[in-house]
Amino acid sequence: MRGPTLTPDLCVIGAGSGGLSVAAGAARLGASVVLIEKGEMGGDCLNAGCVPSKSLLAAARAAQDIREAGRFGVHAGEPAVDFAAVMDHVRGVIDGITPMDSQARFESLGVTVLREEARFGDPHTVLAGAHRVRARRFVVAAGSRPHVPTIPGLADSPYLTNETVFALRERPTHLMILGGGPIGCELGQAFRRLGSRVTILEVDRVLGGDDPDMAAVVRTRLIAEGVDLREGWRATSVETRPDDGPGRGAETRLGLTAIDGAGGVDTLTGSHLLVALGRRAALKGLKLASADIIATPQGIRVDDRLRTTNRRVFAIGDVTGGPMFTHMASHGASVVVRQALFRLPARVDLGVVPHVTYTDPELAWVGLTETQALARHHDRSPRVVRWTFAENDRARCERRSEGMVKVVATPRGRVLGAGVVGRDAGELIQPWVMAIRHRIRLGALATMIAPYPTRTEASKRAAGAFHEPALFSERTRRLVRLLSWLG
Ligand SMILES: Cc1cc2nc3c(=O)[nH]c(=O)nc-3n(C[C@H](O)[C@H](O)[C@H](O)COP(=O)(O)OP(=O)(O)OC[C@H]3O[C@@H](n4cnc5c(N)ncnc54)[C@H](O)[C@@H]3O)c2cc1C
Ligand SMILES: NC(=O)c1ccc[n+]([C@@H]2O[C@H](COP(=O)([O-])OP(=O)(O)OC[C@H]3O[C@@H](n4cnc5c(N)ncnc54)[C@H](O)[C@@H]3O)[C@@H](O)[C@H]2O)c1
Repeated sequence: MRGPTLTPDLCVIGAGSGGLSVAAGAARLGASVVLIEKGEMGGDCLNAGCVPSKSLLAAARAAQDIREAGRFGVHAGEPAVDFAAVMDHVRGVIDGITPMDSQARFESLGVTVLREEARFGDPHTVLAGAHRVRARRFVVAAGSRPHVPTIPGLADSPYLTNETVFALRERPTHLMILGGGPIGCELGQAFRRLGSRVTILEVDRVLGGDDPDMAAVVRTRLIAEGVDLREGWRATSVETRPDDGPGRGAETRLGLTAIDGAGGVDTLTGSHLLVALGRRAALKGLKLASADIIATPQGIRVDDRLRTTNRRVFAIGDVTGGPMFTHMASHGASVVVRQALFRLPARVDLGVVPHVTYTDPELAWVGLTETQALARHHDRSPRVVRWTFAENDRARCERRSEGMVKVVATPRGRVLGAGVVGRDAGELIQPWVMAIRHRIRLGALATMIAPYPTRTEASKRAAGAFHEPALFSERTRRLVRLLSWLG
């Protein structure tokens, strides 16, 4: 039996990073909101993404700091890792954040929360269980799911994805990871530091979406820590031998083919297999076509105002197939709230969306890469400057001086893109986001006072390096001599 028809200002599908931000923002601004969630409140970021992965990485870093303490003259030896306790820590962090994203909190903000699967009935209506929702505006924030390609034998094997890996209670002896993107590298390093043997299989090169100079720093570190990187290999078959007796745990065997064209083949056997081969928009079951919303397998088609092909419906976050980050979903939420509630023509600005891979060292980038800048601004010959942490006193004090700041700018010093690879790069990228967003030139960044000794000084020095050739040129030296001669 159908329940009453709800007629809110806004109906939001999905209570993850994007949907929760829209619902909270709109409700606090006085709009009536219906929020529909079929799974856990908080979505991927809280339950199977950012929060558990960064919690696991924090535990892994603690283990590695103990392992490496000898360089300070502090000897602790190999740390004893209680894997189940590590996973309790991960669960505890999720549980600590859960109340912020809970149904109770959203109801206390005045939001009507329906714990149902939503689907479109027609261009004006969403159906959820017994409910029919006819809202003034709809926002689809249904997120994404792990992409699991068709590899012979994979479907019949007990593979892990981000949705299951954080439920492990026993440490994998040998974790094989398909994919060397952010998920593969972050989790690969975490498990390695916690004591697993780890092999990452990558068809291309690890962190291939990132600037090669920056990715190379992370790559070197992963190898130094004992992660086995197999770049240029593709898994072509999967076989599993079940756990068949004491001391003989389950085993997964991968058939591998080299992609260099030489036809090389190999096999790899491990205790666990993690699939980290990208993500796909979660479109299944939404019945978008019945609301005239066009989507491709990559995601719901939206314009730069996040409007779908149905003028009543916006889409934000991973479901659009755009950059898949929590801060992007939240940014999308603010763009939608401004339009839906204030009727302001807000737009997304992809040029100022930073991304960070939380390996150690971290890799952060914002704006155009060197290659993109050369392609787009070839007429203005972009310039590149770097400053390495080897020349940074704080990094030397901490004996972690790998990495650099890299900046791509116009010849007049306008920042087109910038990146940091090194400890805490995710914190250090923010001035560069501001520089691009507010068109702060390198000259201004070079004159900021940076506290000593901090890693931030590397950003100031990179900005300063841009003007150095002109500053220390023969022309300037002649000017100084002239002024000194004039008295
Ligand atoms: C391992 C991992 C680590 C990550 N780390 C980071 C990080 O460090 N930093 C970062 O910025 N990003 C990170 N991400 C990406 C980040 O998690 C996502 O970009 C973000 O969660 C997207 O938010 P969203 O609102 O679009 O989708 P989600 O958070 O996935 O929320 C979508 C919600 O919609 C619900 N839903 C779907 N269909 C329906 C339906 N028909 N009816 C009702 N409900 C529905 C789902 O159940 C889900 O709860 C990580 C991702 C992974 C997998
Ligand atoms: N720190 C963060 O912000 C963070 C962390 C994790 C995930 N995420 C988000 O989640 C998304 C998905 O991450 P991901 O790492 O799963 O995907 P990804 O698409 O970024 O990387 C997948 C990798 O798998 C490789 N690959 C593809 N097919 C292959 C095959 N058959 N064999 C071997 N390698 C193959 C690709 O070359 C690529 O390097 C990210 O793009 C990002 O948006 C963000």
